[in-house]
Amino acid sequence: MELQKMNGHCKNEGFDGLDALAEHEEFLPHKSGGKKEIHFTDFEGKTSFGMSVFNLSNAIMGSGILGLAFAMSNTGVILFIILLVFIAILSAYSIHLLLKSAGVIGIRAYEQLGNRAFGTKGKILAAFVITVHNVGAMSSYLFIVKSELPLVIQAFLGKQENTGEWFLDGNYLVIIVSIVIILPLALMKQLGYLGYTSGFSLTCMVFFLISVIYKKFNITCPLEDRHQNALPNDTDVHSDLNGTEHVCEAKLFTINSQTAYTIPILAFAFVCHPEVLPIYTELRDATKKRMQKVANISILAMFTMYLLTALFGYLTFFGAVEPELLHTYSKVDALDVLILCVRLAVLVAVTLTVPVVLFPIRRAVLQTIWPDKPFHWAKHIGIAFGLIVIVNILVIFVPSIRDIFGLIGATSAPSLIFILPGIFYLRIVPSEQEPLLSRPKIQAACFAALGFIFMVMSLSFIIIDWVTGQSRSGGGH
Ligand SMILES: NC(=O)C[C@H](N)C(=O)O
Repeated sequence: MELQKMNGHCKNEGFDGLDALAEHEEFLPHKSGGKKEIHFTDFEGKTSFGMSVFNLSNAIMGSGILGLAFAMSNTGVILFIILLVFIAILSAYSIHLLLKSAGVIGIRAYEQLGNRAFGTKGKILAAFVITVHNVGAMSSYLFIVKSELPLVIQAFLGKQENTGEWFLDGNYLVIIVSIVIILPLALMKQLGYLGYTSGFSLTCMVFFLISVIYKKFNITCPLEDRHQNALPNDTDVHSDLNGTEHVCEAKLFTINSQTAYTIPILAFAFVCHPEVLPIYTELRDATKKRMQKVANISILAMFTMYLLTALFGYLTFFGAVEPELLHTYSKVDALDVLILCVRLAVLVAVTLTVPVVLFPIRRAVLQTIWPDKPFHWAKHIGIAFGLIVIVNILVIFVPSIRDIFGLIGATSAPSLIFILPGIFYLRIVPSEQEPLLSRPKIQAACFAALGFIFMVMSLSFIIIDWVTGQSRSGGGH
């Protein structure tokens, strides 16, 4: 999932130190003007091409996959595919901008690009956006705990329904999991082996995808208790009145009040950009071209997984699919063993990911507020504790994971994918190399502007949706 985790080993084995060096930027021989793309930095990467693809795929894959079927139900199959292709291509282009900017001076972290482009302000801006994004990602992971753990406990107790005891209440369970598992892990000085478990979450999501495909042929639509439990999306409410068969029809194009969440959900699902430069640094024989290939293959692979999950998830539940796909299966059979296994796997994966996502936030906070200060336990513990409390409060009060995907996907995700790479590129690539009116720079400027338009549009639509109050028909919990 959100894989700062991939570079766990970078972080653990002195990456912080290297980062501190990068602060001063002097550790790199400036290779400006050199035509040949030799080593990206003086740091010899050791990770193979295949492993880098795996790491970057892990960085892309996360809770976002659970929201895609919902997105498809609000756009229709064709429009969804068009948007998915569009965001995937733009995401790859954004990586091209990051790599090219980084190549100019050999930077190895997203924040450092900000520093290079706009000085301390740029660094703080990048750190801030990454912090907001990771807090959002942590919230989405804990939200999955809130919605799935009660179902797992319920299944172990053999209950078909939630009978309301405290141990079946997601809010209590989130707090317990945070105190018992996440906090101790977050207090470790280094992530250690946890940084290496990244492959586990990707495996879980492959397992999830296979189950989604299998279940499509196993579950008949309409669901029997659909009316009590899973409200269809609002357009379907109307067609539902004319007969249930409309609910079980795949729409090719559709637009409703929930369509506003589509681009944010897709943008969220493709964010991996803060991880690109560390992976680049670690890549063996690192050249920009080689790293772009790593990025393109990873994006293509995750694109395929996303498309299949969305398609089969949607074709299972049609209009009744919820913002968090896995949760929708509880409407069929709460005791289903396959789904129980998927739930457990996804739960373990997301729970272990939370501390991994927390580490970079803490690092960003520490570097921004107390740069150049040595390690201090009180700060280390205090920040972790504070972050976990904030995320818990968010998760308890947020009614649906859709709101997390929507807000984060409409603000920090377009900033990380479009706006920041675009403007960093404009500032970092010297005008002797590319004048401001050259095609690449104009493209980069349009790209940043596009991100800004996405952001304003998505935010406005989401706020309108909240204000008009129709949103709850989207299947919040
Ligand atoms: N890396 C992230 O920020 C989110 C990730 N793309 C996800 O789908 O969860």
